[in-house]
Amino acid sequence: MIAEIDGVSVRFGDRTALDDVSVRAPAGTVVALVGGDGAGKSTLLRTVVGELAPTTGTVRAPRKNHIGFLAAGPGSWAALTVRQNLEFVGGIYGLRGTELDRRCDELIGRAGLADAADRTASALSGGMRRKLGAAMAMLHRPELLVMDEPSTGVDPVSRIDLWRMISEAAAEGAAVLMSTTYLDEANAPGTWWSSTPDGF
Ligand SMILES: Nc1ncnc2c1ncn2[C@@H]1O[C@H](COP(=O)(O)OP(=O)(O)OP(=O)(O)O)[C@@H](O)[C@H]1O
Repeated sequence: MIAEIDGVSVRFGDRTALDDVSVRAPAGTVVALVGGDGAGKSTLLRTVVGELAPTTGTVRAPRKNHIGFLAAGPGSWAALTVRQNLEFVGGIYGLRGTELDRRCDELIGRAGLADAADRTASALSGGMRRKLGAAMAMLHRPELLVMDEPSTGVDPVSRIDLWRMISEAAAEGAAVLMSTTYLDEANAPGTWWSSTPDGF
């Protein structure tokens, strides 16, 4: 098991954002968390990556440099081009030279961003920018890929690119833990999902 969340509760003052949640993320699998606005999806994902500490319960996950995280929001640097954003992240994780070039080309292709590779992130549509953020999160082949609503604001054609990127990361062995508001994504073959009407 790549990540195990056991009986996790998170409270902000007297507000309970998560109440006794348990989720497991096995290697090679996409686990989709479904819930309405405010259900606690972002809180759970931020707890898994170590940005928030659980009030009670335990989180077991790989060390930080084996996690890829696409947070809510743009997820890339506006002033850098698509390729520069990917190269920068690759550099942080120690990828260099042809290995880095190949990996960038591969993800630019999977994201359908070949024609936009030299455009700055600020000049991309919201959906293209989300796909770039996804590519940046998976560039270093993390054991655990955590994505907060990767497909929100992404058009139907780009959603197919995005879904292919996520499936291929799982096929390469990653455990993917993502939130989504789209039930079709949560029901895609090979995806486990987890939700209750009141959140998790
Ligand atoms: N830092 C914080 N301080 C206080 N309350 C918070 C904080 N972060 C989240 N919450 C509250 O916790 C609950 C869960 O929020 P969270 O952002 O995890 O939901 P979500 O399922 O991701 O929803 P959305 O899709 O709207 O982002 C909400 O009621 C929210 O107001």
